[in-house]
Amino acid sequence: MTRPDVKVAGAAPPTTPAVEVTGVSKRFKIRGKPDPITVLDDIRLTVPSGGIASIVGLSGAGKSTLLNILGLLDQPDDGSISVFGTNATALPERGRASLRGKTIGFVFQQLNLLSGRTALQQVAVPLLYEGGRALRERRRLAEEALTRVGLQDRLHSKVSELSGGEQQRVAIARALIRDPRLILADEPTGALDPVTADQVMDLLFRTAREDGRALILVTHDLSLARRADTVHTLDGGRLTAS
Ligand SMILES: Nc1ncnc2c1ncn2[C@@H]1O[C@H](COP(=O)(O)OP(=O)(O)OP(=O)(O)O)[C@@H](O)[C@H]1O
Repeated sequence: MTRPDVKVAGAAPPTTPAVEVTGVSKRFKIRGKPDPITVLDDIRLTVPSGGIASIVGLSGAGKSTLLNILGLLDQPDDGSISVFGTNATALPERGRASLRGKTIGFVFQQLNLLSGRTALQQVAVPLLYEGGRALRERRRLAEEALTRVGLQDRLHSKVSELSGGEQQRVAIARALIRDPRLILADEPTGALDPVTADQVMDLLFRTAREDGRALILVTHDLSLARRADTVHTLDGGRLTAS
C-alpha cells in the first residue's frame, strides 16, 4: 500500500512556478501633484520554475519598480506575489527577507561592489548575512562560485583592479553563492561594451539553463530580450506578453 505522504518514484515533478504575480499595482506620490501616478496597473506574470523571462519597456515605464517588487524589496499597493508557492505579500518584512535570501539572487547594472575588498571577500558577503558557516566554508564556496564564472585566477584581486566585465562576473558569482532558484537581473550589461556584454549575458543564460534556475531579465536591448523563453513589454503601467 502506498502512503499518501510518500512520494512515488517517477511521479511528475512539482510544477510550482518560480514567480506568480496577480493584479499587482503600484502608485507613487509625486511632489507638488495632488494625485499619485500609477506606475504598475494590474500586472499579471507567471514565470515557471527554470523559465527565462525578459521585461522590456521605455525609460520610466516602471521596469525597476516591478523588479523591486518581484525581488521582495518593495511591496505593491494591490495584488500579490508568490515566490515558489509562498505568498510573499502576506508575510511580515522578516519573512520576506528570509524568503528573498533563500531563493533570489540579484544582478544589477550598478554593481554595488566594495572596491577595497578582494573578489573572494566580495562574493562571500551574502554568506555573512546568512550566518552559521565557518570562514573556511565561506571561502570554499566563494572560490567555487568565482571558478564557475571563470575568475579562478583573480580570487585575490581587489574589485577596483578588475575590468568592467570581470566586475560584472564577480557580481554574478555573488548572486549565485547562496544557490538561488531565481535570478533577477536589471540591465546587467548596460555599462559594458557589446562584446563583453555578450560574454557576460552568455554566462548568465548558461548559468540559468544548466542549473535550472529561473531568470527574469530587465533590459532595453530587444535582441537580448528575445533570447528569453517569454518577452513581456511594460507600457502605460500594463505588462503584455509578445
Ligand atoms: N520612490 C519613488 N517615488 C516617486 N516616483 C518614483 C519612485 N520610484 C520610481 N518612481 C517613478 O516611477 C516611474 C518608473 O520608474 P522606474 O525606475 O521603475 O522606470 P524604469 O522603466 O526602470 O526606467 P529606466 O529604464 O529609465 O531605468 C518613473 O516615473 C519614476 O520617476
